[in-house]
Amino acid sequence: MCAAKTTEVGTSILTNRYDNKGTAFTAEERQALAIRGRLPPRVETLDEQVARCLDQLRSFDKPINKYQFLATLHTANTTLYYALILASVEDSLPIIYTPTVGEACQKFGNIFFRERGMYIHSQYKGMIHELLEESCYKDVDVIVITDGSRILGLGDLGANGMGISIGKCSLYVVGGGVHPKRILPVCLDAGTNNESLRNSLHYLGTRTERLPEEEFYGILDEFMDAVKRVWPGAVVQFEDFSNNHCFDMLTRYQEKYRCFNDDIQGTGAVVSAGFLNAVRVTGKPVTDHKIVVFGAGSAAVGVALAIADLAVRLSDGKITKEEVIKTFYLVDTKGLVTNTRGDKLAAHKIALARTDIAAEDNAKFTTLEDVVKNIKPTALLGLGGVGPVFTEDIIRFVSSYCERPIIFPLSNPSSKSEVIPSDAYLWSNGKAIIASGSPFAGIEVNGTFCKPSQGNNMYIFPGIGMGCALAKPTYIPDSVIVTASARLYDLLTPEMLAAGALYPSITEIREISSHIATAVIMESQRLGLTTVELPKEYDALLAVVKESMWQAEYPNKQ
Ligand SMILES: O=C([O-])CC(=O)C(=O)O
Ligand SMILES: [Mg+2]
Repeated sequence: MCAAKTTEVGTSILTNRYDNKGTAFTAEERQALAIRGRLPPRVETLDEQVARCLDQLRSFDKPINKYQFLATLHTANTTLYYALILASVEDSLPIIYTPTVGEACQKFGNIFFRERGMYIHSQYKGMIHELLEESCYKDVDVIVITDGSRILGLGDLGANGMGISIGKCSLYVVGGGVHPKRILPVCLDAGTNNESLRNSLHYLGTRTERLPEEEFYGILDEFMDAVKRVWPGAVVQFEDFSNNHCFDMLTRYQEKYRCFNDDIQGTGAVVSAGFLNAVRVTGKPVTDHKIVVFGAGSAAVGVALAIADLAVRLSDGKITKEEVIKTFYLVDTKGLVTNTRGDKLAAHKIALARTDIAAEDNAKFTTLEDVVKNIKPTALLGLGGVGPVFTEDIIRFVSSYCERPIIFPLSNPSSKSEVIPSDAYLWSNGKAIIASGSPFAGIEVNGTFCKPSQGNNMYIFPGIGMGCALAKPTYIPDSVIVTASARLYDLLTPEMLAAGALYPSITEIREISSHIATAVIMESQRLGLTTVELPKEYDALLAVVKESMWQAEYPNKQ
């Protein structure tokens, strides 16, 4: 190769995030690539690079600066980024994911410096197929798409929502072992109704109001169709779409494409597994519980229906979905959701509306406090995204008549949590059984250390995506999601449950995801939906799944 050509190759490798090894290029590689003078003299192993970068990461005080450091690393040396995260899961997930990813989305324009995904917007109408074809992404397995209309509990963040697609895609690699080149974060920039964002100096999205329905679906239809043609093996994860679209989108696309909604189905699958394990701790069957669900959006309704589906599945048909649904008391901004309240309920709330409240009694249930006082629930699920509504009064009241109240403050990020778990442990005198959406510290109460589990959809979506990427089912029916949830439920051993956990440790995320993926594939095989031949027996399939997981290692030779 002539010298100029070699220098070109060397430069392109150094600037290619996927191929770059930085200081890990050996002397021979540096010579062959003509990059000898372009790196510091010391040659490091990947482990040494990880140790150095971990020290750098820890030198930042503010989580947002840690996020910026990791984002830089991601775009400079992707292998090192993932090796670092895998070596420090408990430290780094709260940075690249909830809660810090929420702040990163809010400040996206201020901290943006390099692209990490694709943007689709209305100017590209009619050209989306071309746009995907011309991208650097070749064999995509997993796409996470958001329109930023409801990012975590932070509301409409427009094109800043790209941060959440990036975070979820990173977890596909960390948790699901999907190859970093085969994930694709996408932002559907459909405008934003957040006026202050539209007017802010550094906002990088289109500065228009959200698209009317027809245009919104026009562009999304085109995107889904283009994905199927350009990357027929890909699974599409819908993330943080607002309530006015997310349910309809699922109806529109679920059977036509390989896709799922992480907030309705992923959160539902994870929370139902943890919740039904919490129910085991209470010693009472789920049908004896009274479950107040605060919030009535995608995650809230998804969770309630998923609990019902999983409870039916685990009971082998001994209980019915209707019996479980009767245990729910859904609370929205107007109070208890009932069919006698006198307003027109959004379609997704109807299945959960109480039918046993006389019209004149609705006045007794207009706030969360009223509902709790009058219903005396044994479980509180928080999915409202509005912050600390499970007050000291409420927690003390519930703990006064309930032996082991189940308290799940599930809204993200931490600032939107319905209660700080350590407070809930104190106010309940250590009786509460808690899982939160974001990670929180534990606390000692009466000599026992109480630590909340993290009931976050990251326990499920990497496994679902991974399983679908391998077996390529034509679509993802609900029963595949319930199977994934049942598998997560079973992964909690009696010892873990006795130690107070509702989920296995998140440090085991790869192991967990490999089991979820295996269960997803087996159910898809049972339904005759898979298009790739894979073993039919659990252990053999699990071995294939594990074998296919990408490891954060440099290739031997460049
Ligand atoms: O991203 C998370 O941590 C969980 C989630 O999907 C949400 O809160 O919308
Ligand atoms: Mg979400």
